[in-house]
Formats: sequence, structure tokens, C-alpha cells
Amino acid sequence: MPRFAANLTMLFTELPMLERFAAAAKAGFQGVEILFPYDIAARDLSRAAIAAGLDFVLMNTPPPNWAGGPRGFAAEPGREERFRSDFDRALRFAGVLRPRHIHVMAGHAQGREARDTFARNLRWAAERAPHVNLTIEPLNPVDQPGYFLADFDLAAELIAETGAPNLGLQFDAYHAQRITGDAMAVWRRHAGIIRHIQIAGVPGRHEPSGGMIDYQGFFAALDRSGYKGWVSAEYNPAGLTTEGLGWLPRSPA
Ligand SMILES: O=C(O)[C@@H](O)C(=O)CO
Ligand SMILES: [Mg+2]
Repeated sequence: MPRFAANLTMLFTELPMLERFAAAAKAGFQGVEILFPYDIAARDLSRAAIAAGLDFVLMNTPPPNWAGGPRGFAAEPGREERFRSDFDRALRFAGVLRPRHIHVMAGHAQGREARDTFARNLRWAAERAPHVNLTIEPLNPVDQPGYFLADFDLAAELIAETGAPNLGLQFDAYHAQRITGDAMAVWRRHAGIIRHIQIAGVPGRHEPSGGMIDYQGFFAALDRSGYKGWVSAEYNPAGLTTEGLGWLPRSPA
């Protein structure tokens, strides 16, 4: 079975952030991710992860928090300076948190110039942080209207064009299903460049069970495929987080 991480921006929100780590470990997760960790001192987050025995799997480039607003600037023509200073801020946090991946957010933009800006910024970022694994993630246009990256084939094209060994695809099965209607076909098509996986039920973005994606079948397929990365639970629990974890495969005692 792959290793499972809890997205602490969405799970265990009944608790203050620093208490979510221990709760995730107790529930059986081996890692955690936080979309935008910038509101809390990185050393406090790092201590909480270490104390709970959890790997820190992923964080995003700024915006600094989850409360609406922009979703990055990497594809926005004319915002290169903002992108670069945000990226350096992410690297300062990552220097303490040591996440396995940093998700580089594209932001809101459209068209050829945005595509070229994104490609240039990705190349710059991959060269600036050659030892950090970077990802890009297509987001569905219903949840994120106007977000530049909403197409898995385009993401694959950009990764190939950038040619950086430290840039890969973040496959969020929820977004893939919402964008294409067949998340598993997207996974099969792009498995070779997928570095990180996120899951949620479809259509409601709740627990990954009983919806349009057979997640238990997916976990078994991931196992057979030799996938070595993480699978992160990134959904809005329908009730208390701990009451909806029946889908989480347990390691043998
Ligand atoms: O799927 C999502 O919404 C996230 O993984 C994300 O990074 C959006 O900011
Ligand atoms: Mg996601």
C-alpha cells in the first residue's frame, strides 16, 4: 500500500493547527501536508511534525493563507517579481519544514502569454532550487474559476518542455474526475510523471469512499504499479474527521 498523508488544511480542523499533527498520527497517517503554512512559525510546525513522528509531505507556494484571494502568480504575465519573491519565501519555510514537495501555484491567467510565462517561471524555479521537488497541479474550473492550469495534458507538456528532473505532476484525483470525467484514465496516461497524489470523494469533495472513484481499487493499482510517492487525503470531512476514516487502509500490526 502507498503511504498516506493527511492534509491538515482540510482535515482535523476541529483542532488548532499544531494539535492536528498528533491527531493525524493517532488516526494512522504517516505524513501531513499544509497548503499554505505561512501563518505559523515554520519551526513550530516542524517540531509538531517531528513530535508526532510524521513526514512533512507537501506545501504550496504562497498566497500566504487559504482565505480566498489569489492562487499564486507563476502564470501571470507581469507578476514575475512577485512570483520570485514568493518562491524564495516558500524556500525559506521549506528550509525548516523540509517538505518532500513544493506545489508551485499558477494563479489566474489565460492564453499563450500566460503559458509562456508559466514555462519560464517553472524553469527559473527548478534551477533556483535544484534539490527541491516541485509539482504543478491542474485544478478544476468549477472550484477554481480562471485558474490557469486546468488541463492535465497541458501540465504534462509544460513538464516535458521545462525538462527539469525536479519538476513533476501533482495528480489530484478529485480534480481529474471533475475535469475529465475519468480520473483513472488520467492516472494511467500520466503515471510516469506523477510525483504526488491527492484524493477526495466526487462529486462532493468529502471522504474518498462511495463516490464516483473506486479508491480501494485505485490503492491496489498504485501498489501494483510500484508507485513510491504519497497519497494525501485532501477533502472536507462530512462530520468529525475521525468518524470518516473507514476508507484509510491500516498497516498490518
Ligand atoms: O486541490 C487543491 O485545491 C489543492 O491541492 C491546492 O493546492 C489548491 O490550492
Ligand atoms: Mg489538490
